[in-house]
Amino acid sequence: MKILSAEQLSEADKISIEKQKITSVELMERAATLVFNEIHKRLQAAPIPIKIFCGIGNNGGDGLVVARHLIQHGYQVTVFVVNYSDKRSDDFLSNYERLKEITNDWPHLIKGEADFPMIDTGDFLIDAMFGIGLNRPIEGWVARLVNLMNESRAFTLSVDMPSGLFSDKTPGKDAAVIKADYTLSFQAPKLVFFLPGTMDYAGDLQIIDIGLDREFLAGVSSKIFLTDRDTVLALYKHRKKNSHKGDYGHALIAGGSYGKMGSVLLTATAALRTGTGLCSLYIPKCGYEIIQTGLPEAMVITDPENELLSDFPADFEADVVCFGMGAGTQEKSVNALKKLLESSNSPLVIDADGLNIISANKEFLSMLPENSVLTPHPGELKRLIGEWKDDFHKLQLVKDFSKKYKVIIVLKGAHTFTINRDEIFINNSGNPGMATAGSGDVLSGVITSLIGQAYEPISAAVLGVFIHGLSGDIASEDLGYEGVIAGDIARNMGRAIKELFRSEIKDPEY
Ligand SMILES: NC(=O)C1=CN([C@@H]2O[C@H](COP(=O)(O)OP(=O)(O)OC[C@H]3O[C@@H](n4cnc5c(N)ncnc54)[C@H](O)[C@@H]3O)[C@@H](O)[C@H]2O)[C@@H](O)CC1
Ligand SMILES: Nc1ncnc2c1ncn2[C@@H]1O[C@H](COP(=O)(O)OP(=O)(O)O)[C@@H](O)[C@H]1O
Ligand SMILES: [K+]
Repeated sequence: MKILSAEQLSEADKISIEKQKITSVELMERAATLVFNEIHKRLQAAPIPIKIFCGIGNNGGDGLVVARHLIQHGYQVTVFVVNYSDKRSDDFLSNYERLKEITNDWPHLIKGEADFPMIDTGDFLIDAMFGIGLNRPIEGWVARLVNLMNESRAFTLSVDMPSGLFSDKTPGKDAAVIKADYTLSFQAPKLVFFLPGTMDYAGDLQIIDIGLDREFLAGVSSKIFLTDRDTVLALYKHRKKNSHKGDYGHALIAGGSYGKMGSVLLTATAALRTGTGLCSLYIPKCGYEIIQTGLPEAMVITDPENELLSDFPADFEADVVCFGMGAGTQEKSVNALKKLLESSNSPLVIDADGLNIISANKEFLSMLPENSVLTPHPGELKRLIGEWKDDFHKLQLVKDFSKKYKVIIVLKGAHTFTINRDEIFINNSGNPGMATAGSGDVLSGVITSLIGQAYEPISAAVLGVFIHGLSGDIASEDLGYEGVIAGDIARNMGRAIKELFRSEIKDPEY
């Protein structure tokens, strides 16, 4: 699914109005009625005091339409017009008139602090002050109203965008932004809903299809995508009946050190559970029995050293090599990675200490084969590319890095971002149960396995991140968030792939 900018969404509105031969006020009625339907479905006519805060633009217009429907369905509604300017939009005005026709309780005008209502924790707040039209930070008494709403701790539902949140930039440090519990957003998800610095403002997210022109949406260009089930199904390669283990790749996983052999064990388990034909590990001697006992399906080659890696087997032919988990960053391990980069022609996946070694030895970057996959968490990324000012700056730095070194970056997080040159693929599967030691090692194994099975590295990264999250979702359904450990994510990989084909399963929630 494409992620669109505010400009593209406004353009989609305009084109839809023309092509569908409707007025903008009819489109507003359609969109806001869908918002009302969702609210009505959840509240089931409950006698909860509803306070709707409407701006004076089209987001406010949406709020007035929602208010009208709620009143007509017998809800206890108070409407406030947050009168931050006198330039009311036409569609706001026409809905203002329609609202006045159906109720004697006319909207309350807020022109300053003296007009602020009391807000109780038990109120249901609807935030329809600003949508994608926000073009500067909220200031003055409107900012104080936003803070009052946030401090009330009342359940808050935002229409289209939490007010104060820009669709394409990070709010300033003390910016006034509604902290919504739920956001019903129109037509396409906005990038800020997935970035670590802004995702919390939206709360639970639901995208409502308001029927904008399909042709425009299909044709509009975007370099940012939300990975959905259709995307990954299109990437998936079916196994042939007439095949053998040699058709599914030989993955070599190099890493581990004394006290950290579990990391490679997890990576290899995940690689095998994701279908690699053969899996070998290159580890220090002390791990030999651990791996042969813990994972009999894997083959083991040992380094001359007992407790850490110091070398790499130059003549080993693998379809893919994964380097780094548990490896440490000592001089000898640096040497091991150097040897790998000098001697191997295999596609590479670099994780954990592999990344830390590269950060400390930047000359290694130019030795990476084209389309190597690097899987940093934010700490590892910082060591690799330096500090960033905010999430947008970070994305720009990662795109520049990806272009300069011709590599694919899988930036792990609650929403993992896979960045390939200018393109960004945002993942939406997974859950907080995956914030547990070793779940990143599992992800490296999944991506490695897929590359070995002849997936293009970018497809392996996007598909791998998605099914890794899905496996975490399956594990947490059974065990609860706290109960999930990385091994569960590795063990459920096969179930996750099967799950892709269950047509009754919807896309995971945002
Ligand atoms: N036909 C359409 O265009 C549709 C628009 N819809 C709604 O319209 C919204 C966009 O509406 P608008 O473009 O009117 O914009 P908004 O309603 O988001 O904002 C209103 C106006 O406030 C002004 N403004 C921006 N930042 C401000 C600030 N910090 N302080 C004071 N004033 C500020 C701007 O001039 C802006 O146009 C969408 O988010 C969505 O809710 C929906 O009804 C769907 C259809
Ligand atoms: N809150 C979360 N929601 C979804 N996925 C998460 C969450 N927290 C962590 N993850 C996933 O778990 C993995 C953690 O990787 P990483 O930080 O490298 O852990 P480790 O180093 O312990 O293996 C990543 O794939 C990340 O996307
Ligand atoms: K809003």
